[in-house]
Amino acid sequence: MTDSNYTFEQKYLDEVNEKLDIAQKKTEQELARTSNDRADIEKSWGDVRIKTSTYENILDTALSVRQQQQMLIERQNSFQNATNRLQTLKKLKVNPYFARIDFQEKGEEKAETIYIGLGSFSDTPDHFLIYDWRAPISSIYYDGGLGNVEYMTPDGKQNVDVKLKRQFQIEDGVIVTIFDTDEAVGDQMLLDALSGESDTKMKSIVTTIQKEQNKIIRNTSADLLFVQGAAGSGKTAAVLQRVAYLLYRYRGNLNSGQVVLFSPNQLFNDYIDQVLPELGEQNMVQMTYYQYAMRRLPKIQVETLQERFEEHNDAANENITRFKGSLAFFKLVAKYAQTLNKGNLRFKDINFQGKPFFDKEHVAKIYYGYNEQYKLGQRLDATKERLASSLNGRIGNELKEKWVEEAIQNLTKTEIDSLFGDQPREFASEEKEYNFLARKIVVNAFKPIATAIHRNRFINVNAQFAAFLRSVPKMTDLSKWDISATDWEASVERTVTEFKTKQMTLADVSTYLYLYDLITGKHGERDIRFVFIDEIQDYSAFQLAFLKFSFPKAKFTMLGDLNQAIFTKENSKTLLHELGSMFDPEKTSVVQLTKTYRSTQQITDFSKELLVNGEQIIAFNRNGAKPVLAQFDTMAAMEARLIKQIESNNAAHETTAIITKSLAEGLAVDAVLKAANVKATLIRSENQRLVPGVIIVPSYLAKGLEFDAVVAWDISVTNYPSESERQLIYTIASRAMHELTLLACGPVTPLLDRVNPDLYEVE
Ligand SMILES: Nc1ncnc2c1ncn2[C@@H]1O[C@H](COP(=O)(O)OP(=O)(O)OP(=O)(O)O)[C@@H](O)[C@H]1O
Repeated sequence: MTDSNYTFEQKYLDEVNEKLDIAQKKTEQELARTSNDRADIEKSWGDVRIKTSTYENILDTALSVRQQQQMLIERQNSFQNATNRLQTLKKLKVNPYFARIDFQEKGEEKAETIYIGLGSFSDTPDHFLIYDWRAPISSIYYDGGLGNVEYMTPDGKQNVDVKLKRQFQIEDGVIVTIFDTDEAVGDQMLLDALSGESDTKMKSIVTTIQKEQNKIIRNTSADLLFVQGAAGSGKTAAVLQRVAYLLYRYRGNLNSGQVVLFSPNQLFNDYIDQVLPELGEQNMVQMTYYQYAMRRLPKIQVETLQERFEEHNDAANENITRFKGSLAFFKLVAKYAQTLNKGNLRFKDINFQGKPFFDKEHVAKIYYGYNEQYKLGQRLDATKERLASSLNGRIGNELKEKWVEEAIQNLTKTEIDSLFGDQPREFASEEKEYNFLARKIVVNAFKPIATAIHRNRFINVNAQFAAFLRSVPKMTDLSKWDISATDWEASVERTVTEFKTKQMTLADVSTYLYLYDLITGKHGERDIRFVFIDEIQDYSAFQLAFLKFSFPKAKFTMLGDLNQAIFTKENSKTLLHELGSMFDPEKTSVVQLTKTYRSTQQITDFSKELLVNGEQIIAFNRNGAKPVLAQFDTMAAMEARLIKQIESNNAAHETTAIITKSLAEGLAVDAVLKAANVKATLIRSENQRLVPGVIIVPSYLAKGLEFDAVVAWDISVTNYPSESERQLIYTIASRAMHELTLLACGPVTPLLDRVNPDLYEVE
């Protein structure tokens, strides 16, 4: 790079920085002014006199309140805008831009120059000194090299001739490096980004987004965007950029509360929660499927990740789980719900003072009294309305009951005062006064009944759920799923028994909620516009269909790696097929990411050979040491080797994760390290926080995370005996960025047999 280029770019940078300073000062002044104005308006509320003596007065007061409110809202908006602007300016001051593009549009005489950064900045309305990375034109930075490049604008495709692509690294207002490239995003820049040490928090990839990733980020047409990508191919990174992109693209019409991300575990939420703020956006709603289910059924203990991972199913149960997770089963629930329009809905009495107030036969009569055209939801609403008005009607009858009389006699003075409230206490007769108090008491006492009606408590959902499960053999041919009638019956009884102690498997929870929603005619959360599901290979088709049903207005982005299916294992292959039938093929886009960025070439080459179909995974060319396999005869020797490894990683300032298969093993390693005075944190559950330093984590919680160095704990044949653990061991190995150590006590797992011995060192 010539010196004159540096001088030119530094001069431009100085100018931009100067203008950023001016804009920042101006915005700060504006902010001070609007907050003063706001304080003034708030103070002037005192001047709004509430006058209620005449109708005109009331109107006057209302108008002046309205005006005052309007002014406050306007001030609030300009305050918010100024605050946002200031935030962007401050961000830009630290790092104004990372790229420059020179391009010529067709028919234009001169080439244009634009600079791309985290946000846009203009000194006059049409003069942009920096373009937001999400602006349509910025796409050419990510999509191609020099020459003819196509990009999408809201009005359709555009072509430009790109003359120059320049990347910058800027520190403290000084241009540190300039790098001209003819590729999409230069490998050198990517290499720099990837060589750093990892953090407990994921960072944004805005400066080095790859072309394939850009497709994911900017897709707005698909109802289902499905991303299949190898471990470390940047699915999660790209999708977070996508959220930021969507919030920008639909600004004014979309807020972060309308975007939901389903993540594999709570730790992962912790890991990614800085990316959007770094990009100047607020975090979307993040939850796990488990939390989503729990939120709706707070009294039920839903099986945890650990229980799910450690349960050992026999073949019969495997088949039942497979069936319950299928789309066929999802459709069966809907079919069953349809039949409830004709009869068989289970009701419960609504009790009052220990006796049925509305008995179930009465409720059933109302419910099935409506004609056949009624849908389940309408039937329920009409029933509720009838019950509520019948409840109202019964207030009068109740006034003379003995319990009411007694209640009135036992009222204290304060209770009486509170019942009267602001009501003038002049009654024409004692009876009228009695009636007034009695009515209040009865209405209060009836409140639980009103709530029970409102909350559909007259429907016995639990019994209905059991009835559905029992009727399954009559509705479908279970032998197609290799399930015998007796096995099914036994599983239903198990579910019912567990349910009595308020426990449920995740599969059953989904069925239960879906059935409930169908009966109540719930139409899902229509406010949610985008739903992201990460690690979809661990979902069943049922769960995905249920999420689609629950967010009927949302566009879906699903990310997954079928090679990391550690819960659904082989079933994940059928998942794709089932997914295909859920969305309109015309509105489905599939993006495949094969290049993997997380690990060094050596680690990727090793990990991919663990897989049976790992060939299509391409390592990014970044070098490091080969993975090391060390095998020991005793636990003590393996433990000593672990401690040595941790010490050397700590000395090199690398974050280390010891990934054990189960929690029990994690506890054992934790005890060993404690005894040896080695600092480490054991992650026991998905609800724990991620912390810096050495961590010990069971395999099923390591999903989606990454570490400088990984120690795969005890990959012996005893621990990983069978093919079904292949994807698990791949998931563990692919968490490592720079260094991978595999330890085993006793013979090593045969899962390593297919790996070329040249790809790792044996100690
Ligand atoms: N374009 C990019 N520029 C810089 N870093 C990138 C890029 N793409 C991915 N990375 C980095 O690669 C690592 C892996 O990315 P990410 O976690 O998104 O992968 P993933 O596909 O979700 O992996 P997994 O399936 O294992 O969870 C992260 O550190 C991420 O920051």
